[in-house]
Formats: sequence, C-alpha cells, structure tokens
Amino acid sequence: IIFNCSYCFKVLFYFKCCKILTKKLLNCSEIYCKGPLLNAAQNAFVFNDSKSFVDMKLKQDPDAVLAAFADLNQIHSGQIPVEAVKQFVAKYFDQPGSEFEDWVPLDWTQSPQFLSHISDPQLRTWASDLNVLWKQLGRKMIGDVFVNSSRYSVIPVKNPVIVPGGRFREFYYWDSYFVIRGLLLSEMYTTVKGMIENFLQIIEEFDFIPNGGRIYYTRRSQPPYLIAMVKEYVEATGDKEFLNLALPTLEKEYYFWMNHRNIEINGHMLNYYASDVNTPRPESYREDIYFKQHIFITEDANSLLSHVTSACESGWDFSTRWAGTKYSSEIEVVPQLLTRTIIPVDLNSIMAFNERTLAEFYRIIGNNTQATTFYEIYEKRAQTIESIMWNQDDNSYYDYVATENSQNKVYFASNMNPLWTKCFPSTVNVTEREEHIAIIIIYIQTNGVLEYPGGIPTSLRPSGEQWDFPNAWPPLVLLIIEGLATSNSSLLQNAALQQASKWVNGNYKAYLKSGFMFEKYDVTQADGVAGSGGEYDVQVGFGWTNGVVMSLLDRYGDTLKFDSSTTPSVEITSSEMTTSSCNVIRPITSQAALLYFSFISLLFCIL
Ligand SMILES: OC[C@H]1O[C@H](O[C@H]2O[C@H](CO)[C@@H](O)[C@H](O)[C@H]2O)[C@H](O)[C@@H](O)[C@@H]1O
Repeated sequence: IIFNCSYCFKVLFYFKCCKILTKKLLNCSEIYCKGPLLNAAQNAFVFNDSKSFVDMKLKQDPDAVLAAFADLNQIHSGQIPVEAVKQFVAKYFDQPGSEFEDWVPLDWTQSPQFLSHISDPQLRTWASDLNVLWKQLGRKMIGDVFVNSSRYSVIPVKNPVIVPGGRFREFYYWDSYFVIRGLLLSEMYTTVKGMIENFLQIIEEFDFIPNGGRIYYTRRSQPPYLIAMVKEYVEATGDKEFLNLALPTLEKEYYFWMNHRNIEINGHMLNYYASDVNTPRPESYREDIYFKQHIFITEDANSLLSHVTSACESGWDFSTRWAGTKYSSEIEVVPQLLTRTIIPVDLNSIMAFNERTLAEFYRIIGNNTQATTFYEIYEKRAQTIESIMWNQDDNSYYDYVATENSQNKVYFASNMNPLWTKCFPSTVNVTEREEHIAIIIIYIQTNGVLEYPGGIPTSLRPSGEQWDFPNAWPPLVLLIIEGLATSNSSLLQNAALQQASKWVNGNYKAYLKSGFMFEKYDVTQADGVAGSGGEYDVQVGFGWTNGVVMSLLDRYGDTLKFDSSTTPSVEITSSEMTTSSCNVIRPITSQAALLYFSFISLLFCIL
C-alpha cells in the first residue's frame, strides 16, 4: 500500500510540475526574458552583474507588476529616472536566491569508500572536505515555487539539485555530468537519480534540456551529457529498471539534436550549436547590447546575437574558437563570433558516444533491433568524424568550418575529445587505432600544451575571454586525462598521470591559500591561481571542479602525493571556508525529512 501510494504521489507530482512549467512559459517571459521592464532594470544598473536582476523573485503576480510598471512609465512619459527604476525594483522584487531553502542531502555520508583509497593523508583530508561541500551546493526549491511559479524565473523541478556555486544558483546541464561523477564517488545515489529524473521531466516538457535551470535559459541547450550521466549512474548502481524507464526520453533528447541541431556536410549528417535566438541574453543584457553596437567585421552582423547564444549553447562562452578561421587578435572577440558556421569536433564526438551508448542500453534491456540501429548510426558518425575532422598531416582532430569547407587548424583542448569517447570507426584495426591515438601526443607535444605548470590550456590565444589562454577548465582537463589514461600506450598513460598530479596539486594549493575551489584555473601558475577573463568574476564553489578532483583522486589515489614544494605560507582550514552563496546547514533527521516530503506530496496532490 505504501509503495502504491508513494507511486501515485510521484505520478501526480510529475504532472503537477509539467502543468506548472507550461503555465510558467506563458506567463513569465515579459519580465524575465524581454520587454520594457527588463530593459529599464538592466540599464539602470540595479546590480553590477546583469544575472542578479533576472534571478529575483516577484513580490506580486507578473500582471500586477507589469501594470504598475506601465503606470510608472506613463507618469515619466517613457523616460523613468534611474533612481525611480531602482525604487520600483526594490518595491516589487525580492533578493536573488529566495526560491531555495536549506537542504541537507539525505543520502550524504561522512566517509564514502573512495576516501580510503587515497594514500596521501593531506589529499585524503581535502577529499573529505570536498565531500562536505556537496551540502553547501545542494539546493531545494521552496513549496511556493510550485504554487506561485510565475513569480520566479527558476524552472521548478521536483528533486533537489547540486549547483555550480556563486552566481550560478541553479542547475547547469553539462556541469551536472561532472558534478554527478563526484556525487557517485560520494555514494549519493538518490541525489544523482533525482537530478537525472529532473532532466527527464524537463525533456518531456521542452523536448530538450535548457542551458540551465532558469526560464531565460530555455531557448538553448548545452553539450548533451545526459546519456553519459545515466551510464555513470547505471554502472554505479546496476539500476536497470531505471534504464528501462529513462530510455524513451533519452532517445527523445537525442532526436532533438538530430532534428534541430543538424547540418549536412558533403553528404554527411553532423551536429552543431545553433540557437536561433537573436535577442540579448536576459542574464547578460547590457553586455549583448554593447556587443551589438560594436560589430566590426562579422560577415553576419544581423545575426550576431544568435552566434552569441549558440556559443553559450556550446558551454564555451566565450572563445576565439567560435570566431573560426577569421579571428583577429586586434579587436574584441564577441563581435567576431560566427558560431553557427562551425561544426565542433567535441559535440560530434559526444553525439557518437551517445549513439554507441544508446546501442549498449538497448542491448542491456534486450531490444536487439534498436541496439543494431544505433550501432549502425554510431559507425557512420565515427567514419564521418574520421573523414571530415581528422587531419593526418597535423595528427589532430579539428573543428570544421562549414562556410569554407575546411578545417580550422588551430589548437583547442576540444580537439582531443575523441580520445575520451574513443569514437574510432571499426574499419580501423586495433593496432592502427592505438597508433592513431599515440600520434595525437606528437601534436600535443608540438604545441607544448602539456608543459604548462598549472594545467592544460583551453587554447593558446590570450584573448581575454574565459575559454581561451591562460585558462584551464576542469571538465576539459578531466576528459583529456581520461582519454590519455584509457589508451593502451604507456607513453600516454604516463602523460595522463603527470597531468593529473599537476592539476590536483594546483587545485589543492589554491584551496590551501584561499579556502575555495574555483570554476577555472590559470595554467601559467604552478601553485594554484584562479582563472579570469570574460564577462563575470571568477566563481567559487565549485560543482564541476570538485567532481573532477574527486574523479582524479579516485583514479590515482594510491599514487598521487601532495607536492609541497611551492606551498603558500598562509593556510586556511576548511572550517574557515565560506562560499558567496552557500546556505547555512541545519541538520534534519531522515525521519523528519520523510514526514516533510510526504506532507508536501500530499499538499500537491490536493492542490
Ligand atoms: O552569465 C554568463 C554565462 O554564464 C554561464 O556560462 C558559464 O558558466 C556555466 C556554469 O558553470 C558553464 O556551464 C559555462 O560553460 C560557462 O561558460 C552560462 O552557461 C551561459 O549561458 C551564460 O550566458
């Protein structure tokens, strides 16, 4: 009886959430996504960070707030003074972050198994601190979000999530894969399952997963890592029943990319990042207005902002990568963006991984017809990547520029993504494949990208954008290290270990100095220095950074040692740590939590 009731609650809750999402899409866009109020508030510099305004909660329903704003506009004949806009925002909006309540993950444990495999005592203590950080990065929505959803920009999801941290108060799509890698090592299986269920619920509603958990992110996606998340979860838990339930929705997301982000190149079907939204991003409103006014050379001036939103869809916002072969270091990067003309090697390598993994999933649940179909699709993609993106002379994969019918022969960390997905066509025999992988190291060594003291650079161009030199990003570093480590070449395996040691030590030294885990780091510094550049200050927390370090400590825990040679003198202990957006943690017993959840479920059913 208990099982059936809880199942009914879940189903009803799910439909309730879907209804809320639809209502929300209809109601909230005039304030959070476009319109005169958004324009006035952003131009009044209510906050330095444009994202803060669109994360605020409305104190009244949108219609009432819009009517009040129309009155104000009329009083001032369309020229509302800055002070009056600020007063209006103070009167009608609550502070950002008011959609969440304190939450301690019920499946959090003090001593997950993986800690005991870390032999260095200092690194082990640090890993234990990182395990504690999940409690600070956990977010649960308050009940009012589901009742008065149009007063919030957050997308209501039924299960709590782990967020990146700092200004990133909501879930992010591709960040969640790297977060989940860490959560599984922390044995937080229920949290992971809940996060994946949220994504499945969202796909049912939107057809795809938005960039992040806000209404203003719903017109673009991010690198499609959901299938990889499910693979990690199923491998860690053996929960095949969940796989059965999830598969149709995973396929639905796959076809979103195949139907809305597809492009034909020389008779081959490939994918690219292609949001068609050509209006300012609400969370970076002022920045986009500025970019529009500073178009210098782009050939596609009328659609500049769609290249900007497409760059956000790639997760690399921003990078000279998306200016393609025409990049000029003489002028600003963003007005040069031509993202929608570029066929990214990493996206296609991930899509190949997804096709092969869907084939594996179908085999696991005993649907051999579908398994064969997806395996054939995968093979075709692997051959296409090989023929279009592999460059035999340079020993590297490259992005392909559709408008020029040629590769963009420039180093980006993404060129190495196929090492991780191993999306090599089966026509290449095993020895050739290993040679193929091994010669990539020649390319990497020629560029010197493994020699930097602080990690592997995203690019070699110091453009001032955050996805360029000298920044190294945790997700890219992990995928390269794992790509090298899982090859059969001892040369590459050694390179992987060296890079892991460098990265872990750098992150740890930064943590000792500051007490923080950063979203990105500077490769030119040996002793752990945060990265910089781009349109917002470097953020701390940080979801994917913690997940990546945990993954590396898990892989190399018996070998890695803390290298104290450049240790900073001032040490901050974890008890002194704070993060800019962390919640106060109040322990609750699991029984109390169970009662609470049952009560909330019942309330929603009644409503
Ligand atoms: O507000 C500016 C941009 O911020 C996000 O991008 C960056 O942070 C994300 C969360 O860690 C990460 O997924 C992304 O790769 C980063 O570049 C956001 O995703 C952008 O859409 C947004 O415009």
